[in-house]
Amino acid sequence: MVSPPPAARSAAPVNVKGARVLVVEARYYDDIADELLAGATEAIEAAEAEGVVVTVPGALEIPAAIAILVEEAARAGQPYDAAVALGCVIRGETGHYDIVAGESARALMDLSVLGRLPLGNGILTVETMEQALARARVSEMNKGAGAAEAALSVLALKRAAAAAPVGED
Ligand SMILES: Nc1c(NC[C@H](O)[C@H](O)[C@H](O)CO)[nH]c(=O)[nH]c1=O
Ligand SMILES: CC(=O)[C@@H](O)COP(=O)(O)O
Repeated sequence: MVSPPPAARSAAPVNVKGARVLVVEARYYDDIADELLAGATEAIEAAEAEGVVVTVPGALEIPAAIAILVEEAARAGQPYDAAVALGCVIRGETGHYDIVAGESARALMDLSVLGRLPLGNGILTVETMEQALARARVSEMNKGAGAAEAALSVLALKRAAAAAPVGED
């Protein structure tokens, strides 16, 4: 079995102190957004990283916002080290749910992999508001924190790999 590098095993993000983290939240449901943002913000602060929060109307706008803002920050010499997407998609009467949920997830995955960008996807895709609240609430599943911690963990792995490229003793 191939073990991941030490940083990848760490439950708590390591060596991400001072990282700049872009948080793009979709405020389609304000109460849900409040909880997701609170959880993500707490996790970023606990890692002694810096969060920059930007708001868009819906989940479909999140990937483009991240792509635009990450590129502009790099051009300005203040690059983001990681990104977190926060939102909530609740199924309605039509197939639009599949578009919003699927396309936002697909675009975020492409941004992360193709851009080598540590990115946590905290866009809830649920059937009911009750399911959304249980997953968003900091006091319950706290998925906003989970998304931030996931992004920071990949950033820690990226930084560890850059410091000691895989295969070097
Ligand atoms: N139904 C939900 C949406 N729909 C809006 C889209 O995200 C987008 O803003 C619109 O299609 C204009 O481009 N967005 C959510 O975040 N959550 C939903 O449940
Ligand atoms: C996820 C959605 O886009 C959904 O809220 C829209 O509702 P509907 O499918 O009833 O138009």
